Formats: sequence, structure tokens, C-alpha cells
Amino acid sequence: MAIPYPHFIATEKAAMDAGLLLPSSSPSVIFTQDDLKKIAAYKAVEYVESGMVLGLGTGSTAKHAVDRIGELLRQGKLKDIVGIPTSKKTHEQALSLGIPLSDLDSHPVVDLAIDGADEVDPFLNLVKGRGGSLLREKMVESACKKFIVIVDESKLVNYLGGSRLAMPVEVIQFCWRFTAERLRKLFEEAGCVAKLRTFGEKEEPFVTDNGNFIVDLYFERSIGDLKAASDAILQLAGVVEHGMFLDMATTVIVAGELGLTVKNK
Ligand SMILES: O=C(CO)[C@H](O)[C@H](O)COP(=O)(O)O
Repeated sequence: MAIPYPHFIATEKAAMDAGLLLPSSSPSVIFTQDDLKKIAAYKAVEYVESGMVLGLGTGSTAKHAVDRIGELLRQGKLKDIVGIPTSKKTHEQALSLGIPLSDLDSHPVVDLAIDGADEVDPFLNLVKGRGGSLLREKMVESACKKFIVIVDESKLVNYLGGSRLAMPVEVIQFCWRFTAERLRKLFEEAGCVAKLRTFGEKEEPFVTDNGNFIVDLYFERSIGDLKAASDAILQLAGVVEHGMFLDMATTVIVAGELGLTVKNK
């Protein structure tokens, strides 16, 4: 995606902070999709204040936010931050940046979390977990007073599942085929296909930070009532958690062709 600068006036400060735009930049400056993710991330970090307990998200968009928090701490512009990482990968990244870390046992109330998403619907419901970290993300983000989601505009959908990409469900390894088939049957009317997530040429099962597998659900049609779908999935023994984050985001920051949009609940 190449975005011409003149359409991006609204994001100017975040883009400058992100080092993507200089006061002298020519109007022919263009942004890549990763630039858009970075701009959304930098905008979100403007909401961070010294002394906060912060949920640190996972994925290529959240990574920019964690980098920025580390940078502001190093510069002394932020102080006394405690980070709660949502994955082992983010834990490593935050450690390398010198961000003080803790967990929900010690900090059960989180002031603010910043994380990416795979889909955002018009009501700010989300699909998350294509990066495989949905369980820890949901634990941390449901303990937050404020949850800011950062996306580029490719993540906007009319309804959850509407991208036709994966809706992840974390399941225990024991008899995962049985669980996958029960998941598929739940959504037969929506034309559901359930696939074990694998990686590499050998197609080995992807194992989450919690030692579980992921079954990705693909839908041909809308699954309808999201709360009912969520309840039905969670009732299946063998399911640990799913990637629908319903009514959790308090703010969504979207970076796109027309600049930055901040949507509040
Ligand atoms: O839920 C996630 C990881 O479990 C990510 O936030 C989501 O997959 C978006 O990732 P990216 O910012 O790389 O597009």
C-alpha cells in the first residue's frame, strides 16, 4: 500500500514522531502498510502517562508501540512504567528495551493496554490471535481500564469473520481433531472450515506460549450473534479461549489513506 502524503495531514505529528515525515518532506512522500502501523502505534503511545501499568500487545503493530515506550523511557519523557507483556515474544522485546515488567498476579489492574488486531467491526469488536497470543492478550486486556487498539485500515471489516481470514481458537492438544470437528459443526450454517494451525515446511502444529494448539476457523458467511457464538465456543470442553474480543476495545486508532481516525466507544 502506498499512501501519498497530502492525504495524511491529520497524522502529521504522529508521522513526524515516528521519523516518517520531516518538516521538509515533499508532498510525494508515501507510506507503506508498516509505516501506517507505526503511525497508529505512535499516536496510541501519546495516551501513556508516567506511573501507568501498561498492557503490552503482540504483533507487528504493537511492536512499534513497545519500541516507542522504550524510547520515551530512555529519553526520560516517561517514568515509572510497569509493563505486562501479552506473549513471550513481547516479554523479550520489552526486556531488551529496559521496560520494567510485571504480571497480573502482582498488578491485577492495568491502566492501559495497547495492541493490534486482525479485524475490527463497526462496533469495535475485534478478531485477534492470528499471531497466536490471544489467550494472554485477552487476560491482560480484560483487566484494563482502557484498551487502545491500533490498526491500519486493511483490518476494518463489516462483520467479524468478514475478512475470510482465520478466526483463531486456542484448544488443548488432547484430541484436538475432535474439538476442531465440534467447532466446525457449531458453525456449519456459516460454511465453517476448521484447520489446525501449522508452521514450516513440515507443517508442524503451532504451539502457543501456553502449550496449546490453535484451530483456525474460516467462514463463508456471517456467524450472526457474536455473543451467542462466543458462548457456544466456550462451552466446548477442550476449548481454552477464542479470538473474538467483544466489547473490550475502548478506543480504536486506524491509520489509512485519509489519515488517522480515532474511534471511541
Ligand atoms: O492478535 C494478535 C497476536 O495474537 C495481533 O495483535 C494481531 O494478529 C495483529 O497483528 P499485526 O499487528 O502483526 O497485524
